[in-house]
Amino acid sequence: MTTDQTTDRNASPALLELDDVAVHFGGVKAVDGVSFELREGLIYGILGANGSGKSTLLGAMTRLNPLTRGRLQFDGHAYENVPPHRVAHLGVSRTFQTVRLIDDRTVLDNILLGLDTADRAKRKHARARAEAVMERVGITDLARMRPSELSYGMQRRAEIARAIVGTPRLLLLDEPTAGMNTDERDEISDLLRSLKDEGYTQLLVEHDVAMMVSVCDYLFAMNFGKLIAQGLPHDVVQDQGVRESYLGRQASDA
Ligand SMILES: Nc1ncnc2c1ncn2[C@@H]1O[C@H](COP(=O)(O)OP(=O)(O)OP(=O)(O)O)[C@@H](O)[C@H]1O
Repeated sequence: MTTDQTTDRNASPALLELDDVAVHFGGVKAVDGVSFELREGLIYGILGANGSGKSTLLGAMTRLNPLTRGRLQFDGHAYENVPPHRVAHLGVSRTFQTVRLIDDRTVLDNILLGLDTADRAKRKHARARAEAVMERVGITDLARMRPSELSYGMQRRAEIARAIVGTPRLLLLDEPTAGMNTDERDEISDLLRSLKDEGYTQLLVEHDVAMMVSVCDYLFAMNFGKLIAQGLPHDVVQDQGVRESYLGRQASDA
């Protein structure tokens, strides 16, 4: 049961642990003392207003944003001193808020960037894996195209393919449905659920609250760099502080 896995701290060891993580940019406390644990096989989400520190937190977890303080553990091993380019080797992979595909390479080559192609045998293996992943996310027919020739939704799929091609144990997805229509959002939701069924632990940042409630097993809410609530999705979206700091603002922006 989701409830047991997400709320029973003894259910399984944490895959990732943040302890008092802070990222300050000068006087801006983008992330300020966040602690939480992620367990294997679940989909987690982070809700929060613009500027509340969600992307910076993902950057801290992938070591792109230097920590002002705090500790990171992945699979029981501290990694706050691991350089960013080694984090993928640990098994942590990320997509970005804006599409970051390289346009003078084909979709297939973009996806291969996530793999070791140093020799012929590795290239063959990498290619087979990339093709399997493209089929998995529904972009097989687009392999030879340039990213700019793809619809926005397909570009996002290509990014997810690039993120999963190395079989990460934790997938961090920054606004994977931003700019999509309802049908595309539903398709991405289905894709993320099916990736969960294949064992991918995921942490999503998204502004689509309905999608977050339907896809995530457990939610965190941030405001001004701090966690203000966490728990089962329906409980978090009912939380008074979350409603005041985020959901109320969304309703008045609509
Ligand atoms: N490189 C940086 N230098 C200085 N300030 C930054 C930097 N990156 C982020 N910030 C600031 O840190 C705060 C948190 O930003 P962040 O992008 O993490 O928020 P967010 O919750 O992801 O917002 P959004 O939903 O708009 O993407 C903001 O005040 C932002 O302006």
